[in-house]
Amino acid sequence: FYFYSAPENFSEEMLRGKRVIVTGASSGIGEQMAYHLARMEAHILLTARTEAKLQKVVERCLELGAASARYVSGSMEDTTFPEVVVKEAENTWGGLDMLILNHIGYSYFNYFNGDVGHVRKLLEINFLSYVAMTVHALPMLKESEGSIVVVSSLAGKTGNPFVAPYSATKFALDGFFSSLRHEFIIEKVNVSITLCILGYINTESAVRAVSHAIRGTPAPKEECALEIIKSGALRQRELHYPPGMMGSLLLLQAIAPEFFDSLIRSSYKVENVRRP
Ligand SMILES: NC(=O)C1=CN([C@@H]2O[C@H](COP(=O)(O)OP(=O)(O)OC[C@H]3O[C@@H](n4cnc5c(N)ncnc54)[C@H](OP(=O)(O)O)[C@@H]3O)[C@@H](O)[C@H]2O)C=CC1
Ligand SMILES: C[C@H](CCC(=O)NCCS(=O)(=O)O)[C@H]1CC[C@H]2[C@@H]3C(=O)C[C@@H]4C[C@H](O)CC[C@]4(C)[C@H]3CC[C@]12C
Repeated sequence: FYFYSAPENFSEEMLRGKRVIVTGASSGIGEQMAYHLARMEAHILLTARTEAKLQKVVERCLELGAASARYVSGSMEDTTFPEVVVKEAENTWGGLDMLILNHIGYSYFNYFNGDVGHVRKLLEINFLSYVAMTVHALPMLKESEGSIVVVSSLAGKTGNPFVAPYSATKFALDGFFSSLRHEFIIEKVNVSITLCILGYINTESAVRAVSHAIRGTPAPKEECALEIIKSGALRQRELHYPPGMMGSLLLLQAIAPEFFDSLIRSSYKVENVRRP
């Protein structure tokens, strides 16, 4: 509780005038983060693949009071794209205060189908592009003593059925960024790394993918987005959202792993998941 609880000293002014990149910002949690940042009067650079959606999000951000808002569209499957996004920030602002890595590529919610190509592609989008974005942004973040926020999942801390490729990419994020955090501390690099461990959130794509097979109600994406921004601004090590159950669940996993696994399985309506 001591390590993971958030100090309650967040103020929206912390983001005023800050230069922030948000990936996966055309929908879901990323879109909501863009709107919060706009209300907080940050400078925002958004990215995703769908230009028409990004245009609308940028328009709304400007209405909400963003200091500035722009987008770059492209796919994180393209290995050259992370550098393009970071260069856009460098050319526009000459610096960067916060990098929010949030996008994910499409994956199925079902029994693992043996498609290694899909796992490889998902690793490129959900993991390697996060590493590449970080590498390109690091000089600017060191200069500003800024923050990296990595959006992950409960499925990046615990095994779950039906999400094997997705879960692998989220575990990889924890390994990479937790290791990097050590190195920053050893080398006195004052760039914070926040890993966000999220449970089920009510975004369109998540609800579409799993509502038939998961017991329990998803948490609201608006509040989730705000908690992610707060945790980054407060330079927290990890965010666990929704609060409450999550901390004790992870403790139970360490103490009684088999029992924990059976609890995980019981949260699924497995009869509603049919092999395609
Ligand atoms: N919703 C949930 O229940 C949970 C979500 N999370 C995490 O939260 C984050 C956001 O999830 P959520 O808002 O639900 O997801 P959404 O599906 O709503 O958003 C995904 C975003 O990623 C973009 N995207 C998809 N493919 C690519 C690609 N190849 N290159 C670049 N961008 C891409 C999408 O835009 P476009 O299609 O235009 O490219 C979209 O903006 C993810 O990291 C997810 O793992 C974690 C736990 C639970
Ligand atoms: C299967 C979902 C991924 C849907 C997807 O592909 N989105 C991108 C669409 S796009 O390419 O068109 O933009 C999974 C996304 C979030 C997962 C959920 C999650 O991470 C929280 C829970 C973690 C738990 O351990 C397993 C169940 C989860 C609800 C999990 C379920 C699968 C996702 C919805």
